Amino acid sequence: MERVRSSPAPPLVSRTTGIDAPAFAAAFDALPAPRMTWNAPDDALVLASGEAATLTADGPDRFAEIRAGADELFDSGDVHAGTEAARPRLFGGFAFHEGGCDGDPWEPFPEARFVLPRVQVTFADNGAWLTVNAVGAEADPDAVEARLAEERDRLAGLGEASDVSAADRPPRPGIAATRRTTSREAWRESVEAAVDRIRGGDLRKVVLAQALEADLAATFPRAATLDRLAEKYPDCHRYYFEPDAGGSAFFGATPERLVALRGRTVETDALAGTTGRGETPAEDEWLAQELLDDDKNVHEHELVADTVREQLEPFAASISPGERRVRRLATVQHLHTPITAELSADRHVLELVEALHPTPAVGGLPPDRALETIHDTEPFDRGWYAAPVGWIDAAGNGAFAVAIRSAVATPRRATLFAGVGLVADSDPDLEWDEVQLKYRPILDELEDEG
Ligand SMILES: C=C(O[C@@H]1C=C(C(=O)O)C=C[C@H]1O)C(=O)O
Repeated sequence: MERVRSSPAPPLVSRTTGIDAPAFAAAFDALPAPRMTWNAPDDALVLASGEAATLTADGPDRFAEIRAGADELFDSGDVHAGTEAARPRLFGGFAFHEGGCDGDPWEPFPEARFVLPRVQVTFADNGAWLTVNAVGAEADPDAVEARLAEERDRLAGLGEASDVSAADRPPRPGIAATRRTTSREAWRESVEAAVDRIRGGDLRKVVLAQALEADLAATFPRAATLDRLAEKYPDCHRYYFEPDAGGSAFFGATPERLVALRGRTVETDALAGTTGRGETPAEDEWLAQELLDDDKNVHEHELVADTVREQLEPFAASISPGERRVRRLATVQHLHTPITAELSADRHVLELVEALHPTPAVGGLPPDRALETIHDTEPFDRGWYAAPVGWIDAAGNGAFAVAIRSAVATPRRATLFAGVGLVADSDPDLEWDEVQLKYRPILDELEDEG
């Protein structure tokens, strides 16, 4: 098994200064890859660039190894941050399956990879902040201060957010050709086989996915796509990981939070059970009510809500599930139960990530049999799709989302992923249609308007 690599070795020096907010796209283009962005409804928008330190791990201990690497890195920290949101953070994610990041398009995405960026630009409620991090030989306070001044000048030269209008953005690239990993016939057979196993009592639920490869008619406009997703999905977690220069990026806008930990307060979501959007507000309401009353969807949802509660129980002093409701997004509506908990002791967010992933919203029940079914059925590698992505800080706080409504893009190609939860009375054709709806958030940003 590969050991955690932290390169180069600690100590860590981090300095922060307030800045005038630059235009996001200009700052994105000005900062070199590797790049990362994190943009969540209750969190600051962070744009990060470069690698002060990188932690990678694989195998069954990957969560614990990343945590150990993070502790070692942050323990040595000489950190001056003006505000909490601008503190140094490690950003990254995990592969869905243990041992599962093989081949195209996943080569640049290890089973677990977290980066402490050289530069973090944080757009918070209390203003914009620039943070410069250095580890090892570069970690000299004077040198870091000098870099901070240099980066601040570079960003100041870009113009401010208010100077830029949406009309200046590059258009959507357009799609020249698409290829599916799964034909309708193959899909029908896999869904029927899964449903048979569920009816036979061998499985209770399994989530099967498909992938769709799209050749782009023009170069993938990275920053513009992120800007457009931010406007269209303000209530979703938007994420972008570009591990090497000019190469692949894994990105998306997911409605599903895996877990957020702050102190001892945990927030998570059970999100499962889906219907479409109506043409009118009245039709939307009708579909939402039908979803709330539908036995199949409520069962599919409750398996997730119950499991999330059970998985949190060993850690929690109290768990407070909210009321089941409908979450309305641009192309679909979901059943949603927000869940909060108070921990009985201090924990690292990665302990909770490990306990919760994969929830039956993206895996199934019982977990081992569901994962085996997914592995044996899907003709492609999930890579980081449907897996935890997010950040961790020195205190062990952090926020993770479930990386659905996502794609891997290279300059001229994108591979999209979408899946559906199957239970005893799932219908292959309806589930096919649901997959197509779940491609929409990303597909809409790739197809040209005309
Ligand atoms: C697996 C996906 O979505 C998940 C499956 C859902 C369902 O089957 O109803 C709903 C939300 C997500 O938990 C996806 O979008 O790819």
